[in-house]
Amino acid sequence: MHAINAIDITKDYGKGEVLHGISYQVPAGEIAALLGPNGAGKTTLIEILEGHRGRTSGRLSVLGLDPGNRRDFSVLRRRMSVVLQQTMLEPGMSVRDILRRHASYYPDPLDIDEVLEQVDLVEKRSALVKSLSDGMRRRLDLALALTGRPELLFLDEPTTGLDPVSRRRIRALIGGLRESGTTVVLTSHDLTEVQELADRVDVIRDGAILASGSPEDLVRGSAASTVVEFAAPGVAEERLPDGASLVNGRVRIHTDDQDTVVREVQEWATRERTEISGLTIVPPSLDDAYIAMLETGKTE
Ligand SMILES: Nc1ncnc2c1ncn2[C@@H]1O[C@H](COP(=O)(O)OP(=O)(O)OP(=O)(O)O)[C@@H](O)[C@H]1O
Repeated sequence: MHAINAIDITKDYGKGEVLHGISYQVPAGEIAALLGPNGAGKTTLIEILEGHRGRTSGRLSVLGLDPGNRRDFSVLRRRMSVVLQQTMLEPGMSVRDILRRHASYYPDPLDIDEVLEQVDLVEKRSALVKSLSDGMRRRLDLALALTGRPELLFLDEPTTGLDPVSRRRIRALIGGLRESGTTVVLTSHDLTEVQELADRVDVIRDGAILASGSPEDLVRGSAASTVVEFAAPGVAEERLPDGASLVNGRVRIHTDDQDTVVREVQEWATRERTEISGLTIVPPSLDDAYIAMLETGKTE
């Protein structure tokens, strides 16, 4: 079952198409990340999926409903949540009161104490919104989004600007949503976060999907390479193995075949009577794959 099934979506704001027939699916219960450079069309697509923007053409089903239809949209608003990077909350209200008021909008809200526990804000239940740190505010935004037990959650850059501890907490919370069967659509420029959280990734460029798959698939299919590095003190640049370069005093080789390279490096070291140490093999990350993908315009 797809939580989102978009087929051939186009959007023209009046000056030419900015989405060129995008087909985009998210299976129910998965965490999906949407990536792409500035101006690629992510916000436009997400707003169309959320029902906050109309499409020019194409078919769209979100939780079995059409967000472009007014009646469906009013039902969907109760079944999904959107967490933007910045939200307006009354600074003089307490965390508890704001959650209590929000819960009253839903027929079957989560228990407020349960939500506070989930976002680790129990101790701040009586605190005023204006006294919260950015990280706590972000967790309160999430708490509000979770209160109505959404089946679908849109998260825009959920951890940008947070300290490492808050970031880890929020990531754990998002990852934990999988257990409750919530479908999550995430936009983030933090590809470590995407690699950690997302079941599937879609990359948009120039209003079209450039690549789709699991983070592992995208890394595997990309032109990004593994980096083999080691120290070989005193070695002259002209004596380096084929394809190697010296970077910050270490020998670096990019390869798709690490086993062969490691064997060749050992043979080279014996031949050159050079001692090598600190050998590291770093596989490409989603970050590397994404950059390679945008540079070459394709995944292979
Ligand atoms: N309200 C609007 N009216 C006219 N054109 C728009 C509007 N919103 C976006 N666009 C255009 O649509 C294209 C896609 O923009 P969009 O904001 O969807 O990209 P994005 O991938 O979300 O970018 P970013 O990462 O910078 O937020 C851009 O060319 C942009 O100028």
